[in-house]
Amino acid sequence: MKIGVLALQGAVAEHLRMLEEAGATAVPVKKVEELDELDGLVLPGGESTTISKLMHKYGFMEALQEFGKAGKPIFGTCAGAILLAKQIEGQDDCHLGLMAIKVERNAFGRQKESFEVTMPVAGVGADYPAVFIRAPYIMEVGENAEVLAKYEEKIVVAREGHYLAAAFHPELTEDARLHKYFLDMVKEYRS
Ligand SMILES: NC(=O)CC[C@H](N)C(=O)O
Repeated sequence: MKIGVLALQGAVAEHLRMLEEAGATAVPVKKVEELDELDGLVLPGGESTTISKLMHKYGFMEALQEFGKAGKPIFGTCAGAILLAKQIEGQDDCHLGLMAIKVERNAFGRQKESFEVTMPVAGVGADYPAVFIRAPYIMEVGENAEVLAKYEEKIVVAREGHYLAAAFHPELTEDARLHKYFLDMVKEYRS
């Protein structure tokens, strides 16, 4: 199974390491042609506006919309979840607009810019360590989406078919279970 990590900006190396640990072959993706050989893709955390600009510049907007619409699984983490969302609070436009979620950026307030908590994530475990860094939260999910985790009543992990979004950074711990969950999704959609 070959999984790419979009490598324009953000936490790329850490995702590659976790994907390998979860059992995949993981490669950084810098050119659209590299998408052809992938079974799934991770959109990493970073700064969504910066990543979005680079996506436009290198032709990834259309290429990733096709990738997603062809049924290839995509996992967006933190800024990556913002890139996947169909709606962003306070903005008229979105980026990829593939997943039926509405997100609010920087939603946990200044005093809690970054923090780590242990929380249950459905299908993953009761004690998942989640690292939040200027994280968004998911305000609403579409009718076909499932909520997998909430923190302080806010949705922080959701899945809609072959799309998975997490508000936190699953690549910044030693726990590869959420990456493993994504690989199981990829297997399901590949067969
Ligand atoms: N750690 C992150 O990915 C932060 C996301 C960032 N605040 C954004 O809005 O894009």
